[in-house]
Amino acid sequence: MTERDEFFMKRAIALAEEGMNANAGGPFGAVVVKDDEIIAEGYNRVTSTNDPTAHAEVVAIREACKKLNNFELTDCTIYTSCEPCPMCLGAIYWTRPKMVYFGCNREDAAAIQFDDQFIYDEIDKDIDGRQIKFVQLARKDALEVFNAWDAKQDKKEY
Ligand SMILES: Nc1nc2[nH]cnc2c(=O)[nH]1
Repeated sequence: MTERDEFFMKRAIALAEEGMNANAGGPFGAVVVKDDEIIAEGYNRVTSTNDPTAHAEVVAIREACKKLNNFELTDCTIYTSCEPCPMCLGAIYWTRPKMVYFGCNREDAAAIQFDDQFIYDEIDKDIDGRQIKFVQLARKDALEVFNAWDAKQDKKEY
């Protein structure tokens, strides 16, 4: 960890404070860094935009992808003021950054009522055992589109 890493993390933490003070949403901030420069910033905007996916990391990832005109962030590093929740973790894996630095951890978040344990638990369950009912429907029709994708010659894979 370098002084530069600390600088970027401090910016993510400052964004968490800025968003919180602006009543944008929860106290979370994130930045995306490429070639030692911040290319995108975000803070949580869930409650101010009625967007449950507007976590700091997702906001920053969307902005970074738009800027790079790419759906991946392979040469980037993400600094987030808190350990990513399961949704953000998924988004991070899909964008494939080089590395992630986080400030607070999931236990710190749980202590201020941002407890993601119920989601981790749900992921571990068989689909039939989950608290929200998941029912499979029209698999045959859905598979036809999958088969068409499989056969498609000009697809862009990721
Ligand atoms: N890391 C992180 N955890 C959260 N939990 C609820 N919102 C957020 C967020 O924006 N970032």
